[in-house]
Amino acid sequence: MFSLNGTNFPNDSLSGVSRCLIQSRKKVSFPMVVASVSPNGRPADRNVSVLMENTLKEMKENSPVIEKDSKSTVTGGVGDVYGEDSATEDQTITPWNFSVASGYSLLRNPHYNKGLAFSEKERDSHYLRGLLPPVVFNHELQVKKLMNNLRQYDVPLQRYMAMMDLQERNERLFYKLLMENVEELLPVVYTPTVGEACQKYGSIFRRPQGLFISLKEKGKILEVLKNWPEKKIQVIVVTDGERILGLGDLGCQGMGIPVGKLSLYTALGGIRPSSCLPVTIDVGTNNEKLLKDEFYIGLRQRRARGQEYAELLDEFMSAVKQTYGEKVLIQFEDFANHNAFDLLAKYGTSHLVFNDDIQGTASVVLAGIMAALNLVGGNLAQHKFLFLGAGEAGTGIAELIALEMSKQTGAPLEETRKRTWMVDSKGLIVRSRMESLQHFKRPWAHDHEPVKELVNAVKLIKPTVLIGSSGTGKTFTKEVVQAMATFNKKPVIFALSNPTSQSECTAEEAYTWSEGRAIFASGSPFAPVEYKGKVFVSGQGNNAYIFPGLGLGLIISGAIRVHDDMLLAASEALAAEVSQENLEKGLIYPPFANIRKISAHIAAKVAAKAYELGLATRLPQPENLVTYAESCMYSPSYRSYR
Ligand SMILES: O=C([O-])CC(=O)C(=O)O
Ligand SMILES: [Mg+2]
Repeated sequence: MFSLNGTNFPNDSLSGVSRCLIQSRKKVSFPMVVASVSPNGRPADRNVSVLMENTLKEMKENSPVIEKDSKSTVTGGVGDVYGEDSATEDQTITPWNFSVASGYSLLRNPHYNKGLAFSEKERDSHYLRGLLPPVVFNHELQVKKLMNNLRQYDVPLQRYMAMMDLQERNERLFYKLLMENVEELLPVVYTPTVGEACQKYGSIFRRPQGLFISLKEKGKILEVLKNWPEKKIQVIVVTDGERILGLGDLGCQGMGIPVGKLSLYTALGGIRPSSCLPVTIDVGTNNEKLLKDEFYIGLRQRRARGQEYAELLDEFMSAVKQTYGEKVLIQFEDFANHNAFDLLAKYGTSHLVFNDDIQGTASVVLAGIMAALNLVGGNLAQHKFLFLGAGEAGTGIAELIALEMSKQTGAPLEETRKRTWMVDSKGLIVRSRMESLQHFKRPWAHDHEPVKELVNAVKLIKPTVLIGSSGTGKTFTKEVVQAMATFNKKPVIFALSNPTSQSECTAEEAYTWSEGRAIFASGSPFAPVEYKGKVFVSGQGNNAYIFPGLGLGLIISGAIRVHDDMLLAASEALAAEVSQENLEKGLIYPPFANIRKISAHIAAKVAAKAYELGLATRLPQPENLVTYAESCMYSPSYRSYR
């Protein structure tokens, strides 16, 4: 290991060294080391470390001093010591850097490859001559070309595969494309298409993405983490694949979800791709179809439960903390109810953990409700909520609503919870069912006679807000929506289950059955609907609005724990981004096109809360948290090498 400007470079994996300079538009240039790594990671050339050291010595002596004016000073993201991914567009400097390869290997390194965008000069100095056709494209033309290509695919899964190939080929192009076409491409890399991709993951599997930790790795998880090429991890999204969206147990094929969520962390929240780690814990699957599928990629056994499961998870959680420290954010995603609540409770006090399905969904729905109040009137405590589905999303949302209500009115939680009713697969959750209820449902068992059907519960409870979080599609029938519309001038309806096939109703159904009066949002996107000559645009009440900004806020403040007040802060920040113009169209969420700005605002509010609660470790607190959050966001602009 040797050190340069405070960064440690391993010298045991270098097989050759070439130098290049990174050029800024301001003509401040820095030497950069581009070193190639041999396929087996061992030095191919015994003289390499000597050469490396000499080169570095020479570079140290010759390197210019960074100008100190505010424009050229590298701001840097958190942990991005040299500002490599800084969002500051007016400087394209990548100072001291350690990367891999030149020539052919450079073209195959997705972090550094620019494809046809390598300049003539770069082609000369990086041994790329002849490896590329003569034309030089700029980044914009590459984006245009790829969008043209993508639009020619009729099958959504083909688009997904094309996007994954691009991510594996040219990371900066992938993110530029996604960021600039977020509304069009979100349904490709995320819900609904990612659901289908997970279902067919074995068949479409080409290159592994993320880290697979199965029961086979028990006792070796620390070593497995060391196999991952990046060392400075800031966010992990982990699933055990037991409840992938509303599609059920997809076992190891759930990997598509952590991969997709993390690409949104980068595209929507500006977290550097190199600091994101997708993980799938494979303890088997109870999906008989997959167990019989010859192309299934996971462990061919039924799910481990109880102690065996708990031990593997515990080893993982300890190994992560030991490897990446106290401040790595671990997002639990798509675990089944019976594990999700327990894991969150167990690790919430020792790790920086967050369950997206419980907490992220809660925060996004509360934001939507806050925005909807501008349309329907009244304050939160004057509304009545009925849920179909009392799992992670349902009870998570209900609890956050009760918490916010309690903050607003000063009433105790036990009281504010009474504004919410829940229907599960056995009917309305009432006190007489208490004994047989799972613990997370119990706070929602109120005094009422038993009611079996949702439609009857709607008629009897008369909620102002109806929320579907059951993972089961087509459950908001015409009768249910019409009932909502009989006693509400503007019924608020959320059909949150994903992907689209599991949505409780479609946007079209919500608007037509309510005669154009519903305020509607769904977990997966729906196209605008025309009803009686008016166009209705529905919002996407998906946790993708929240987790990228929340994660950014936690990272920039160096938070060590997630607190419910941070979720409330995130909801308020998101609701504040809904404009009058959005509301006039019936939209209770701002357009995703503005998501980077929204994420910066959410991050700032979350970070401010972390400082207020004494949970932040990055001191002193930056003066303007929005500006600071923005300055920490990854930019996919190409850097120039020379
Ligand atoms: O992934 C999504 O679209 C939202 C989510 O967390 C889920 O449905 O489990
Ligand atoms: Mg989820």
